Amino acid sequence: MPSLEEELFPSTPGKFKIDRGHSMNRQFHRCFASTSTMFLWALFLIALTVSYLSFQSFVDSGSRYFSASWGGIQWEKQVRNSAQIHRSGGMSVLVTGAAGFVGTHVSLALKKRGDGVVGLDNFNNYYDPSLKRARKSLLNSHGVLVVEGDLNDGKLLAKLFDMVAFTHVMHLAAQAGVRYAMENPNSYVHSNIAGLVSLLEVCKSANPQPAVVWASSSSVYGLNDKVPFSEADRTDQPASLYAATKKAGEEITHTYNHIYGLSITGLRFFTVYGPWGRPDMAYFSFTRNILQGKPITIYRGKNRADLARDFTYIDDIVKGCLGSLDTSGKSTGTGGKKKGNAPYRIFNLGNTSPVKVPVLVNILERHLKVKAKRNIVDMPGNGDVPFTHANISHAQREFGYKPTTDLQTGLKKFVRWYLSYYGYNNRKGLQ
Ligand SMILES: O=C(O)[C@H]1O[C@H](OP(=O)(O)OP(=O)(O)OC[C@H]2O[C@@H](n3ccc(=O)[nH]c3=O)[C@H](O)[C@@H]2O)[C@H](O)[C@@H](O)[C@H]1O
Repeated sequence: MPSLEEELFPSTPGKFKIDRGHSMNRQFHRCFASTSTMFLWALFLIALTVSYLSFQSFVDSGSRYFSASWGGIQWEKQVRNSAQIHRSGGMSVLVTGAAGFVGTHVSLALKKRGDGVVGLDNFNNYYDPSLKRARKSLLNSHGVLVVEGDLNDGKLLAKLFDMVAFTHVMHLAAQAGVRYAMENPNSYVHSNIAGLVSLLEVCKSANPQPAVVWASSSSVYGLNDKVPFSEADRTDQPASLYAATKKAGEEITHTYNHIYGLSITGLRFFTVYGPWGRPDMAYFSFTRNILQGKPITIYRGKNRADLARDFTYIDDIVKGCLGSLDTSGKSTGTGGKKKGNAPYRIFNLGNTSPVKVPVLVNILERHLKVKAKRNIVDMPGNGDVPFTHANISHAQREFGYKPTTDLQTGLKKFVRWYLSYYGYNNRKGLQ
């Protein structure tokens, strides 16, 4: 007779002895054998289902980027209308990342002065996509179409270039954010490396080739401690994957300039802020938390030193972008072949006066008329650098770049926008 234990757990390894010669045991063995076969089949089916589901999710994640609906006569008409130039000597510009913070402002500025603008954006959910949709509506109301699609969709890019002879590309689409790179490293490779190459491939084959102006970042200076940061300083010590992908972008664009004659201008933006800004950035999330009575975390550097940034107001950045487009010089290639040397330029676009993060908080408190609940912590090893400070003399010489908005003034404009956009204006005490 099997023990109670054997009856309860007949297939427990080591418990069931097949050489007992007992018919009951043999029956049990057959039963065990068929159970284990069924078990193996079940395992096989589960494995099949799992691989099918992961394949589906792979397809889905791909189509998340490529799900855009584009094409058709009506759509083509909208693209051509948006690209129409309304001033003599004007340009037609493809603005990537047009529903982003800088992209929206640059697109509006170009449109307002009579240039043709077609926007492209993948509307990903790195931060609240409803803000991107609101920016898109703003652009639409000014006659700028934002095509929904991803940089890695080469067919869409080729179609856009087939329809419009873009003179310039203002490439602002990117996976931004220094600290998020530790959470989602692949998104940086997808947008800042693969997406960039996909775009450059189409640019180099276009006839005529456009001039390309694109957003690099002050973060490429990484651990450089020579201040202020000049374009010729070391950029081989990035502190974050974000910085590394931007630095890689500078090298990648250089090869397209060298091999195919594309005119390239890389702009190293220094912590850009302002109305319609990015909710993931400190000034924006601090404002949200202060208004909601929630604490804010302020990072502190080595030896309790405050961190500082060369915060740069969006209108100054827009002037820098337009100045770069206007002076970009032409690409030289045709049919994917270089016909001569084309410009390769890099510019710092900063404010030239760094401000410590706690001082930024003081200014916000004054504008919001609410005290912040400060939680001061040592800077975690998350890719942040202790300070940034731009030397802008190169951009000044080349196109008269001169920032004019200090942090106090710029944050006032941001707060005014924030209160209005999020409906605080009717609430008492926040005017
Ligand atoms: O110039 C750039 O190349 C980059 O600028 C921006 O990065 P950063 O300069 O890091 O801006 P941002 O996040 O606003 O943090 C500002 C300060 O607040 C500190 N900080 C931040 C968050 C927080 O909770 N607490 C805090 O103290 C933080 O330690 C830092 O000292 C862009 O996001 C980035 O996409 C890129 O364009």
